[in-house]
Amino acid sequence: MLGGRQLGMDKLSRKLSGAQPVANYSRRPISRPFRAAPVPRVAQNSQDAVTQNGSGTSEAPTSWQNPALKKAIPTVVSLSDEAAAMAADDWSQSSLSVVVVGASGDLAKKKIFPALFALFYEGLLPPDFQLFGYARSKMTDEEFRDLIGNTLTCRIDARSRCEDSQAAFLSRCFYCPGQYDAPEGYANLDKKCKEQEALTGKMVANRMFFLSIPPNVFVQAAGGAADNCSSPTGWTRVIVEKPFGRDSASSAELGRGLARHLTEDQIYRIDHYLGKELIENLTVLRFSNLVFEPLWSRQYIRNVQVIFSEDFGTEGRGGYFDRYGIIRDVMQNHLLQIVALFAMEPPVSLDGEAIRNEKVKVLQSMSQVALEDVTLGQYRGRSGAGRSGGADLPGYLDDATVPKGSLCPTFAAIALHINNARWDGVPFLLKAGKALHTRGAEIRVQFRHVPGNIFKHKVGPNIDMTTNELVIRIQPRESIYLKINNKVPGLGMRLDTTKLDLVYNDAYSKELPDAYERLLLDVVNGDKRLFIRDDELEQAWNIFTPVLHEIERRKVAPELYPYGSRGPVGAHYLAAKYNVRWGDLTEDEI
Ligand SMILES: NC(=O)C1=CN([C@@H]2O[C@H](COP(=O)(O)OP(=O)(O)OC[C@H]3O[C@@H](n4cnc5c(N)ncnc54)[C@H](OP(=O)(O)O)[C@@H]3O)[C@@H](O)[C@H]2O)C=CC1
Ligand SMILES: O=C1O[C@H](COP(=O)(O)O)[C@@H](O)[C@H](O)[C@H]1O
Repeated sequence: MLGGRQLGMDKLSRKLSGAQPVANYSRRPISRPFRAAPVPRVAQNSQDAVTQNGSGTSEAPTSWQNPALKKAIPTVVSLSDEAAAMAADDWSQSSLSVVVVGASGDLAKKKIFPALFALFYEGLLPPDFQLFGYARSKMTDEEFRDLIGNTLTCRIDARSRCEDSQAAFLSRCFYCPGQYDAPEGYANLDKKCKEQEALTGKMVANRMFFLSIPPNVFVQAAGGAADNCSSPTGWTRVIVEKPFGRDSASSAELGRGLARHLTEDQIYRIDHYLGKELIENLTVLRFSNLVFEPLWSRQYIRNVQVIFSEDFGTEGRGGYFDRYGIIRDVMQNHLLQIVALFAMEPPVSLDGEAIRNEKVKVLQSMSQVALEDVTLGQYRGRSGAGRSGGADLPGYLDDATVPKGSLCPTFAAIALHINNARWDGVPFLLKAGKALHTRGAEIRVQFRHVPGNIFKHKVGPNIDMTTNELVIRIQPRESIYLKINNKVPGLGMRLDTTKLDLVYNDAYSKELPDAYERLLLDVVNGDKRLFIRDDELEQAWNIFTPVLHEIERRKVAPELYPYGSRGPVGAHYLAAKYNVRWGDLTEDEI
């Protein structure tokens, strides 16, 4: 077990390897000496000395600027385990090495490096932070810095010195080539980490790994990193990206594979939807406003809709997507997580475990999805319909990476049922699709009719259109609005439907952080509130696995829909079965 094997002490290894601070550590002396590296970071010349970090403090050069510093020999000190645990959480006593495994890849470039830079720029990372890239591609440190440099941008609301911060950030980046299944690669990485960590002069060196690699090498990479490159002095945390398996059995197998090398405390299963601003806000909206929580049940809510749509297809990702399909790609994780946060009972506190306990309970109350509650679709091409002047829009099957005749769904609509006192009889309708007419994600809560409504005769024949609807728009144009009936101003008594709205762009001047920024910061702080626990994952697969298997066994053919459309009509039949009308049919942009 990583950390634990080296230290040979259960409690301490839990603490140092990933758990949040826990009281009552024994005061046994640590069996392995802690290395302190009291080597000051000294400036070689004035140019070196003026590099600025995000918090505006000046920083001395790192060893790539001054190779002589690499020769420093650290001294050895001992700490009690309690002191070590405290030091690991104290940035004045600890350093942080972030290792991106799969550093040459798409996610690393698109999300991870920009997010780490944004945190660095905001001064939210420990002062002694360094970034290591690991992948099979051959690259020098300089080439790696060029690769990262091309991904960094300054925020629109960047205050100042963004370019200086970029240079300071890049000076902390190092690269180590290696195979994902080769212990010697991770041993080299460990050496490289230690060299830089020694230069910080900190007694404790924490390490955070981000496994940004294809799922077939997850376990090998986790094992290689854990067994050969875990921190000997501080905590080691490992972020794992989805997909977490294809079904219950493969997910359990992946879990067992990871558990051979890591404790559950060390594993951070990321679902980046949980890091989105409006999803973070869900608990605030529900539990800190008296006006919402009392309405949050079958008594007042008719149905809940979670809608995800993208206006682009899977072009180039067919190799991955065809093995998973839209239900596994988006529904079983992102949308189900939203439902769990939306529908859970109030947690006893904001503590990560308290929230995840409630999420597990509500997931346990859900029925397994039935095939008759599923509609599948697959987009087909359209000639002359491209955005840039009449180009063709390719169908899913036109992608060279997709197997001929694939039945893989790129669209799905499903109905979920929560069998508990709060939600009995309320359909939760989920809809997700690629290559649709628009890009967006939202939650729509449709309320019941007003009993004995004295304005019934004023609101038109379709009474369903006049019930209140709360819309939480996750992206884009993040906003929350409540559709209400209102008197049209003037003489007489005419009603129309209008909105009470909160548009984030108008209400807040600050640019919203990317989901990965929030989540990476949480890992640094050991906060697991927004990460998926193993029992949560098990429940999530339990809800979807039988129907996924049935779809595959029966070779259910998806209904074709044109690229850029609103998806297959089957979705409307599914909604109609529950007396529901999809809320996104009316254009109510704000
Ligand atoms: N990209 C995205 O937007 C999202 C990605 N994810 C998940 O994040 C992880 C990383 O995604 P992404 O960056 O797109 O992946 P990539 O396909 O870009 O792979 C990442 C790196 O892994 C190495 N690699 C690629 N294929 C293989 C292979 N068959 N065997 C071993 N190594 C391989 C390559 O590095 P090298 O050859 O240098 O070793 C590559 O640069 C995946 O688990 C993905 O499902 C999740 C959400 C969104
Ligand atoms: O995990 C995934 O999410 C993206 C959508 O993320 P967003 O933050 O851009 O909304 C989706 O495109 C991809 O297929 C899926 O793997």
